[in-house]
Amino acid sequence: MDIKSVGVVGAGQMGNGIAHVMALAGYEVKLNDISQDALDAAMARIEKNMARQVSRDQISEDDMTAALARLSPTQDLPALGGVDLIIESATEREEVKHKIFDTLAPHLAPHTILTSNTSSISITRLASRTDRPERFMGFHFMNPVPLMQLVELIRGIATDEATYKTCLGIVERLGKTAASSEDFPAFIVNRILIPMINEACYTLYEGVGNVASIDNAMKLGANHPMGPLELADFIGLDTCLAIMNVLHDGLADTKYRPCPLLTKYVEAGWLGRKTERGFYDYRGETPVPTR
Ligand SMILES: CC(=O)CC(=O)SCCNC(=O)CCNC(=O)[C@H](O)C(C)(C)COP(=O)(O)OP(=O)(O)OC[C@H]1O[C@@H](n2cnc3c(N)ncnc32)[C@H](O)[C@@H]1OP(=O)(O)O
Ligand SMILES: NC(=O)C1=CN([C@@H]2O[C@H](COP(=O)(O)OP(=O)(O)OC[C@H]3O[C@@H](n4cnc5c(N)ncnc54)[C@H](OP(=O)(O)O)[C@@H]3O)[C@@H](O)[C@H]2O)C=CC1
Repeated sequence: MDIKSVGVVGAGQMGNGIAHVMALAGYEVKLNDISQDALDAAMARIEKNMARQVSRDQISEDDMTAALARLSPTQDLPALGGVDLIIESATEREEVKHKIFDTLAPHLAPHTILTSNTSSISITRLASRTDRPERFMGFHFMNPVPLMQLVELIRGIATDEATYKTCLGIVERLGKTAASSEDFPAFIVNRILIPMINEACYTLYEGVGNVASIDNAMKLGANHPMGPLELADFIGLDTCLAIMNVLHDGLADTKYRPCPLLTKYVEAGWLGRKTERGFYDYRGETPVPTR
């Protein structure tokens, strides 16, 4: 199927990145959020990130101007109904995602493909609540979207081949690489990555190392571009905890129990970079470890 228009639901750090790469690749993009502040912040962030790409000669001024003209922010979710493809990228809470698909349902064109950028939640379960499980997929980008090469494609039990091929074609047009994952909790990347981050939280909780020593150890000792606690702050501690809970519930194995210290940070509202405090405090000029 030829996709020309895309609706992105949720204008947080992932939604703005997805809208950014889709608009640069030539798709007409409607970006939706419940909050006007989030939409304004997303548009400002997209402009800043594209300007950085222009300054590094990765795209031209004309590419940027054309891409920005293809982007329309809106608080009106039903206005996304007529697009060819929806990518839901709202908060990692299953009830939020169900509500979005329920609200969209009466407004969707018959041909519209539904996808979710969920990090962990069952695609089969999300799809089963819609009127089109055969045209529903997991379309999982990595953060930061404009820089990361991988997209995981996750087929639910009912997803048809045409839908998979259409999504694969989009990944190729974006110049990214697809990895196919079966639909089990947290798929491939997060099944491996988030338990490692959770283990770094236990390492901190048990006093084996402090924030700086744990991050430095993994950067210098394992050549990771970011330490696990810095990466947790970058992803969002609420999202990390939500993924651990999906793994714990979905695989029913105590090895996935979320670290109580991670839970405490989320309860404090210290969610990482997006709230300016997490394992580091970002309110000053340079990040300062909070432990
Ligand atoms: C949770 C999930 O479901 C799945 C996931 O995504 S897991 C997370 C996967 N991502 C990772 O593991 C990322 C690990 N980190 C890295 O690879 C690197 O540190 C990085 C690619 C993020 C940055 O590399 P770098 O060489 O420092 O990039 P650099 O060009 O100096 O840019 C640094 C900054 O720009 C951002 N950035 C740069 N270009 C960008 C662009 N075009 N668009 C968006 N952000 C951009 C970086 O994130 C960083 O942010 P701020 O300065 O605004 O705080
Ligand atoms: N962070 C990461 O590294 C990655 C995250 N993901 C997944 O992407 C999705 C989004 O994550 P991320 O961007 O980090 O989260 P953010 O918290 O940055 O953004 C989520 C956005 O969704 C908005 N939102 C909440 N409810 C609705 C709704 N009903 N309709 C429209 N918008 C809504 C939020 O608004 P408000 O703030 O007002 O609630 C917020 O602006 C999640 O499913 C996550 O698991 C996937 C890959 C990587």
